[in-house]
Amino acid sequence: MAAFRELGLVPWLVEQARQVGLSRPTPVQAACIPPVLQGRDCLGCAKTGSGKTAAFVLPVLQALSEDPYGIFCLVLTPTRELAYQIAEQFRVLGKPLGLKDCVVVGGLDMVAQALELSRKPHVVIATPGRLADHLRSSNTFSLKKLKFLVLDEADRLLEQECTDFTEDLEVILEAVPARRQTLLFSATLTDTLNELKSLATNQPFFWEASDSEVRTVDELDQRYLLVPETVKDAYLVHLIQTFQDEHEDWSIIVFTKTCKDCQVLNMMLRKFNFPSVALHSMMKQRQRFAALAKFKSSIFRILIATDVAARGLDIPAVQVVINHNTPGLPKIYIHRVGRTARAGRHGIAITMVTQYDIHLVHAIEDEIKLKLQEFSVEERFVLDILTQVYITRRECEIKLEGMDFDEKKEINKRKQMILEGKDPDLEAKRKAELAKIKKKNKQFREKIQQTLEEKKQLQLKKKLQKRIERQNRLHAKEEKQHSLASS
Ligand SMILES: Nc1ncnc2c1ncn2[C@@H]1O[C@H](COP(=O)(O)OP(=O)(O)OP(=O)(O)O)[C@@H](O)[C@H]1O
Repeated sequence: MAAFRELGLVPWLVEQARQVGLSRPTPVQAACIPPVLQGRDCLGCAKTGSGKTAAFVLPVLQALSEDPYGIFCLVLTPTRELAYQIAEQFRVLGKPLGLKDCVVVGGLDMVAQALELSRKPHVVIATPGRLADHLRSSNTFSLKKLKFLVLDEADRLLEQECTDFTEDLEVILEAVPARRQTLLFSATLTDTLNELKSLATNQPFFWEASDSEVRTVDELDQRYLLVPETVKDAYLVHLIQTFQDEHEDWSIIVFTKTCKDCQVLNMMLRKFNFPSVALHSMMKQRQRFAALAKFKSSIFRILIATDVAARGLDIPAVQVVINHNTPGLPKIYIHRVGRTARAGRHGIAITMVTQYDIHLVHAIEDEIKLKLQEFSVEERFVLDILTQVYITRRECEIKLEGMDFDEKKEINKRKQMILEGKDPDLEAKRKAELAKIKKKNKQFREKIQQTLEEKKQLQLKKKLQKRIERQNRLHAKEEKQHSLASS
């Protein structure tokens, strides 16, 4: 493998990379840095933890050092935590340049961000929603001269999942110049490749690791644990207890399906005295950062998180990922389990699978081109704690209900609507009207059903009546014949 110097990077940058532990380029860096330095657009698809961030940070810094101005580069990323992580890489590698960066993410003061943007930072790292808000509401900064547009986790930015970035991306793409270098990276680019190619048209260079068919890293031990839905939590407690007992230095991420699950599980694990913190989108941004900081510094060794932590987060100490639910999409599975076994380290991922999720496991196995192995557990230990875990979870659920978690969710939904430019009251009215129409339709259907039923009953009654009359007539005839015969 070529050294960084041979890829065309200048000596000060090679030295800076070496100082932060990047001595030899990883394959994605070796493949992508030279064409980016030559001015070409780049689509880089490489496994989780393979060093994609430095594959764009290093050439951007080199280009910046040759012609420094602000705003030179815009990096878009789907989550706030990831934005800060990328900013940190720019900061450490760009230190000799006196790099000025600005992180623009939701949940934090917009005025302070606007002020920072107006000071022309060299690099802006943003989540699309908040940056688009700034572009819509202020003219104190311009992206018209930028040289680089980077989309990290590019496929996620184009997907229309629960957080749909398309409208915000449109606003941003209108604000950046057509003449630019576009760099797109992710571990899962393939199914959005055509859309991505329309963004990168400047002699685009596509690179995908070809070392093996398997989509996850070799150092990752991937297991499944077949469990009945109702006793998942007891298995979880048992797994965590086992790792705690058997390892000195351990960190675990547990992924959950919903924010509420995440919150309840964290409360429950705390009751069992496990050092855990939660991370989900219903927490205030400052709490989110604080939770992540505590986990990163190993003050808390367990992170219970929703998919907000599934992509990009780079925490080397994570040895175990537990999927408390089987991810519905193989792509989400790939990113979740990729939080461990990073940069050549070993890790294990255990996915809890109920009888209803087996098809999901098959879809995951088809996608990653690997069969998951069963993780065996001594069930008698789980049985011992079953009741206690069940009661503790129930207590936590009751406590959470008392904290109006669902109500807060409703308030957050309203806030989100306002941010999306929708009027929550109007939306509620629309919903109520829709419900009214649905109710009316239902009533109408029920009425028709009832009328049909009544008609049927009437016909039946008539039939019965006729039958009785016929029987009566027969009976009378018989009696008449009988009396005639006896007289
Ligand atoms: N050349 C290198 N030598 C040694 N370590 C490296 C090198 N490049 C990157 N790393 C380290 O590898 C880890 C993973 O890198 P990075 O976060 O960029 O991965 P990624 O490919 O973006 O992963 P994901 O798909 O999960 O976002 C980081 O801790 C980083 O410091």
